[in-house]
Amino acid sequence: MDSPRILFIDAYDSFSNNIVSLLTTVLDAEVDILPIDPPHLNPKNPSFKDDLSSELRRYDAVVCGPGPGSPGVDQDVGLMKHVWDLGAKDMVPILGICLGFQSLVVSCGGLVKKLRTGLHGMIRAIDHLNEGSSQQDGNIFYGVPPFKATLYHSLHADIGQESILAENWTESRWKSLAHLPDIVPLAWTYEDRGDVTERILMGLKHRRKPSWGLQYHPESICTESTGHQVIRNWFDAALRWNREAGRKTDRSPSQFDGTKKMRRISIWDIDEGNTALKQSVDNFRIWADGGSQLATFGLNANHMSRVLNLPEHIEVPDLVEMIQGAGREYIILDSASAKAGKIGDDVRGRYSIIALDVDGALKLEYRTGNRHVTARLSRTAAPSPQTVSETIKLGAHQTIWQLLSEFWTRRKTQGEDYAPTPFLGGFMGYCTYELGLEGIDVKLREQRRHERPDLCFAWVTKSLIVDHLDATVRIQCLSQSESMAQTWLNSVAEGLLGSSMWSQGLRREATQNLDIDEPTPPRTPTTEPTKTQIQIPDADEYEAKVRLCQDYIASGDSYELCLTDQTLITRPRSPQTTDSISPASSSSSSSWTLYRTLRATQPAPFGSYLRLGGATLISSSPERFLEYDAAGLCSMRPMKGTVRKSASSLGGVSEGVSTLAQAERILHVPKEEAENLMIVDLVRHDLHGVCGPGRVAVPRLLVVEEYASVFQMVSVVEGRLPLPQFSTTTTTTPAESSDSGGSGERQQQLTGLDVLAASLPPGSMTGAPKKRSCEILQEVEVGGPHTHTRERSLYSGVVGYMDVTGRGDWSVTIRSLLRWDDEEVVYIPVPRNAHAGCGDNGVEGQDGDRSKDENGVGDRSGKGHRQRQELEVWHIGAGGAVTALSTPEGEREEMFTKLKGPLGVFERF
Ligand SMILES: C=C(O[C@@H]1C=C(C(=O)O)C=C[C@H]1O)C(=O)O
Ligand SMILES: NC(=O)CC[C@H](N)C(=O)O
Repeated sequence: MDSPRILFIDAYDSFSNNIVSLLTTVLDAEVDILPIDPPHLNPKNPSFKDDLSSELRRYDAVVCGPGPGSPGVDQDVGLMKHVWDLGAKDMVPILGICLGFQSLVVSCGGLVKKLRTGLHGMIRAIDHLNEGSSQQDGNIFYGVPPFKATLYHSLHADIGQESILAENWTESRWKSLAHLPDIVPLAWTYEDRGDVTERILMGLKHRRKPSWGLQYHPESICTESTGHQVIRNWFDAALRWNREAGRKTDRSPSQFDGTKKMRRISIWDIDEGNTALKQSVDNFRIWADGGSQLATFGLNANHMSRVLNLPEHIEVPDLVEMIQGAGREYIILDSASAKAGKIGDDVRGRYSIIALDVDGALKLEYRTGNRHVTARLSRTAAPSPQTVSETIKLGAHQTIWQLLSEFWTRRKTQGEDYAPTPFLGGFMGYCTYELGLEGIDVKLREQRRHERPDLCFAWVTKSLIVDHLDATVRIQCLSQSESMAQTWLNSVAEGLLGSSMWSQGLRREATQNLDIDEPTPPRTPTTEPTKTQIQIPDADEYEAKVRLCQDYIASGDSYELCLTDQTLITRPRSPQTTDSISPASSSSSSSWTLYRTLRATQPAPFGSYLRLGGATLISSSPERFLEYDAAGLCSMRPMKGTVRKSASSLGGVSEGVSTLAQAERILHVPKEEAENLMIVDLVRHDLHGVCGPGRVAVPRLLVVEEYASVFQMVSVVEGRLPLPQFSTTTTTTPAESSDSGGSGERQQQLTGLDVLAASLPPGSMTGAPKKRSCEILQEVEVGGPHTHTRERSLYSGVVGYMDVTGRGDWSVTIRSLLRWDDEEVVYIPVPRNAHAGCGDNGVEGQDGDRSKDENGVGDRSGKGHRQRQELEVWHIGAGGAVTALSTPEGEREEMFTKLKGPLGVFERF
């Protein structure tokens, strides 16, 4: 017998896929997803009602899901509004969840009002009608033992419950109120607000129609599984109603293509079907088969390596200084915390990866909105360095991710077990927050005034892997020629072994004796233009933004908003940063020194130093975003809940804590747990979207971990990618064409790139639901007279790798410093007679305007005495999750806490 079919109507929520997974696994049903606003079902079309009815006829039942906004706003509920009132012959069993529930309440004539305070991520006991009324009455709570459920709402149903006297409540709570005879209450919860107890309707059935509703979220990881019985009862009741009403489902295919299976996020799923895919593949193939030096870069390579024991005193940056010399681009993924021994046995800190000869690596760059990808290769060899670039057009419906996947597929290795090394060679690079916004269809508010890439991946063929546990360094390369590889490995090994730093530990160490436990508060800006100027976020303005976020939350538009702001550091440009840096000869102001300082003051498992695609990023991120292995096991590690370590406080506002036990006491409170839980459920949704129903688990929930300067609450969510599936499309990807032998079947192998594409921007940096929250953040973060900058850029994006075997590891870019080469500021007016104080790069009396920054920092045309000065601008983003329970002061303080570490490095010079 065919599985029963359910249609899930999705209001762009970040928990939708979890509900689909629950329905699929608990009911053994096939679930299709339809967005609330499919173009083919527009309520304005004359045939809308018929079209909707014929679409719904194909299903045994319908579920209207949760979502941002309010049931009274047409755009927020879209189709949902119309399903409750179908005529007798079109009637279908429906379950409304949260926003869907509220929509049902409104359709019955009930009111939906704001709660005193939103209850997002709160876990509450459900008081439900589990006796006295049988299943035959449509009581879907019948026989369900007591259970607790997660709530995610700001609005709630007002059916007149507050008019019931306390002494009558026990008896009357299951009775319909006279003015709303169709609403039969089935479940409640109670919120103690001090002066009163709010009675919050949690479940209902319609007296006459096969409609039910749940205000709580049955799919949340923290809703007890006992509660799943309610879903089973609902479906039994739905099928019974179908039988009794003689309703038959129409099993013919939909006339529309708007309905999708859940596993819809694969980068290979293309709305327009095969023609578009063919078109896209051809575009890439034309380039890839063209045989250019760029298109053939790194093909047919084998892995070779040589391992050396690493002397105790050698650190990751030392290795770079020993062999890297002067390069222009660098990628170092530095588990600085491993060496610092700060965090104990932390496996995430086991390896560091140093890409070598990044200048000579092929780069793929993409900028959001563009329909092409740029491949770039620099040749540093004599007679003169040159950069060659080629443009690869994206096909009509192709994304950057498909192109990356095809590029990778042509270079992937087969089946060897390289377990001891996390990375053999492959993609390394970054994605910006704005790339993620494009992926979830959030428009940028402002026109961009720069040409920076949003994704820059280098195909790294030469690298060093430092194993901090075994104290070894592996020199490795991917090469077509064994003899050339051998020569190269030996020359690097000799270079290291022969270095005096290796044998004697001789090095200039500018940052060795830093006092790493005592960060100082941020400085107020100085007015002296020739010195480092620091513009920190305005505290009052930040608090006002927190309140604004809370207004959005109170009105149901978001459950949690990760508000951030940026600090700008403008300072004389370091001479090295213009064209090249030379770690060995770095001046005290170079980015290299900043990196060395940050890794010493704030060692983190996901530290990094990147100079790539015009960006310089120095990060001390503690947060893993996504890790995956070649067999398709994906693991995400959302982090929410931060408490400062050590007793020193920022401006005396609060004390930090020094032990894990103290941090646990502070973080295991409803507000912090709710923040984390919301992101856990969001990340489950993201992973479900690629891995499919029933393939996601949460092995670690709300665990407090210790880092160099903070304690963080962390959860781990794992998903397993499905095995390759055969589909009956007529096209093949280049790498698969040979396997499928023209049979017309295409093997869709999902990889970590599918997961990455489907889950950016990181949920811990957006809040939930992701799309609406990002739209709100676009409004809130740029508002205010003191706002310095518009884009989050690399901050809130990810940095990491995916190697030739298919393994990847990406961290969330936070606790970091970022500058762009093109954000230079020239000509700052200085007061007459002021001392330049900027070393050797002030040149008086020249004119011209090379100011290209987007922040207006350098656009000053003061008259009179002017000092030519080249400045560089560093950005530090910091923020935190705002919820209904946040306080503006608490959020401001949290933002400054996170800012403190990275900002501290500028205060040392
Ligand atoms: C926003 C930042 O951090 C994020 C927010 C956190 C929180 O709200 O507790 C914790 C880690 C990050 O996901 C930041 O570091 O700037
Ligand atoms: N999770 C939801 O569906 C929330 C519904 C609605 N936006 C509220 O906040 O009450």
